[in-house]
Amino acid sequence: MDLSTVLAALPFYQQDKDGNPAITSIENDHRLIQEGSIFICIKGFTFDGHNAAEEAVQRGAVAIIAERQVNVSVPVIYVPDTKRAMAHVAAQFYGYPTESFHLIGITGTNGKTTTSHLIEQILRANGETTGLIGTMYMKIGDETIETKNTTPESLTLQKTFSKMKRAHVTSAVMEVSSHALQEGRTNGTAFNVAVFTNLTQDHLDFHKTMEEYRTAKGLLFARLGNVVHADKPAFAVLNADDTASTVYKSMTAAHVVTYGIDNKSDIKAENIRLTSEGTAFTIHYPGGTVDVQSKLAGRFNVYNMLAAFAAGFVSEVQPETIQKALENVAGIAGRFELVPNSQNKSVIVDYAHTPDSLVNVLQTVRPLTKGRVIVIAGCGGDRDKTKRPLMAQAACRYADEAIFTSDNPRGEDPKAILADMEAGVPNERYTVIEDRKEAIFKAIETAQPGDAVVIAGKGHETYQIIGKDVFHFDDRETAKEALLQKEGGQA
Ligand SMILES: CC(=O)N[C@H]1[C@@H](OP(=O)(O)OP(=O)(O)OC[C@H]2O[C@@H](n3ccc(=O)[nH]c3=O)[C@H](O)[C@@H]2O)O[C@H](CO)[C@@H](O)[C@@H]1O[C@H](C)C(=O)N[C@@H](C)C(=O)N[C@H](CCC(=O)O)C(=O)O
Ligand SMILES: Nc1ncnc2c1ncn2[C@@H]1O[C@H](COP(=O)(O)OP(=O)(O)OP(=O)(O)O)[C@@H](O)[C@H]1O
Ligand SMILES: N[C@H](CCC[C@H](N)C(=O)O)C(=O)O
Ligand SMILES: [Mg+2]
Repeated sequence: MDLSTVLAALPFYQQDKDGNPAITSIENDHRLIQEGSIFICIKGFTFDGHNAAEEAVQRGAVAIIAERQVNVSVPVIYVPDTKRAMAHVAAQFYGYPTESFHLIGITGTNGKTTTSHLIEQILRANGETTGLIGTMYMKIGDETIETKNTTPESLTLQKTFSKMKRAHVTSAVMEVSSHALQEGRTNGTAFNVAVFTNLTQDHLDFHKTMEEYRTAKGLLFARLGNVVHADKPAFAVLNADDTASTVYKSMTAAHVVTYGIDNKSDIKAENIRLTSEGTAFTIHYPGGTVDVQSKLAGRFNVYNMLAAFAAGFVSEVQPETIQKALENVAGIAGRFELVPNSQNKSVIVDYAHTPDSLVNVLQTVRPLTKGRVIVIAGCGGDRDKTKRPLMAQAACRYADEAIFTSDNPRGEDPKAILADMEAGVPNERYTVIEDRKEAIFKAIETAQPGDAVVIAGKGHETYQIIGKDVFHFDDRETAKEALLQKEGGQA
């Protein structure tokens, strides 16, 4: 593809020098430039790509897209906003790949990763070749690709979609974070179905107010299905029990399908039974009912399964196929994941890192536990500080014993993060153990048979970020180690 064809995706741009070189790749990281690349200069939070333009040219860049003046020998294309331009240019370069397969996007504070995995299984049960993009990884069929963000920036997205297209993916599912929507990472991506899980507090460092946060998530619905073709409809799948859905309904032109437990909805769960084996419930959908017996614990997972059912249903998967797929899911890594042991202790690793998810997981554990519930909770550094006291309150209120520890302190002093947590519970009893490994060992050592230990916050993560250092750390491994020590070698 030549430069002018790539640039056809951008209106009114200015090119400072003539030239129409052949383009081999588009990059926004100058370290990845090869001969024939276009380099897009992005001013980020820590690095300004404009400062690397010259080096990019030395490495083989044949054109630069920039917001401000750069002095290089190759054509420079000036645009007002390079991040915005990147989404259009990437979609053009990769040939608008999302138009080639069915794409389901999921937004919401909690439950995106869980629901996306449920949907992946539903699509597979329907015989589809699947793609998945989210917090844990990107997947094309069975191949997994590492990822840094829940929703990568537009260039990585379009490149991945293009790989999916080449791998003959027929249906894909992805988590769409509020950061991504606000920054336009999914501009150039065509969704057929958009799913909303729920809206509770998180990310107020980035969005500032809950209203702004809600609006950012709403962009997924607002950008969906303005022209709804009868043969290729678009659907907004909304949670009837969450008030934000009313706003999203008003924002979208797509067909709306609701799911829920309490309020009137198109897809509704009834007769819910929560047991130590999982959940059992009946789903009523337009035209019938199915009974589901799932290994996933907790009422919140009934919501995730309803959302997944609805997404499958509007994607024309048979209800019985959806039911079987849901029943076959044994669990999602790091989400209510049990660490097996012979000490009759329920050791649960869970990714709850918001006040609402912590309440949910503890409320789920409580009735399933004969003895005491011990929780280990911490809060990430360089992230929403206002959720810290609320998470501490959830821990003290819904567990019998709370241990506050470090999550990923990142650039903050771990003690300052813990102090923010403590400020939320001036009159409660809790223990502070800054070192996460020590905290896990202490909880498991203290736990008696019949007790539950909930290790919250890091779920599937296999690292801990302290300062700029990334150490190997896995709550599940550490819990196993602690259990082994307690047993004198036998977990
Ligand atoms: C705060 C934030 O959103 N940061 C994102 C941002 O990083 P940044 O602005 O610091 O980037 P930067 O390092 O300054 O680099 C700027 C540009 O220079 C380029 N560069 C950089 C270095 C270099 O030597 N040469 C070079 O060319 C980079 O490729 C980039 O294009 O751009 C990066 C590349 O796209 C992202 O990976 C990074 O996400 C970081 C890891 C992050 O933690 N983001 C969080 C806040 C986030 O986005 N979370 C959401 C929601 C999570 C959820 O709720 O599930 C998510 O979708 O992940
Ligand atoms: N529907 C739900 N409602 C409330 N809490 C939930 C729900 N589903 C999961 N959770 C809780 O939230 C945690 C994170 O779940 P999950 O990873 O599926 O969410 P996510 O939206 O992908 O999170 P992230 O934004 O970090 O990617 C779980 O470990 C569980 O404690
Ligand atoms: N997607 C979430 C992950 C939080 C995980 C938690 N372990 C932390 O580091 O705060 C976020 O970016 O807020
Ligand atoms: Mg996720």
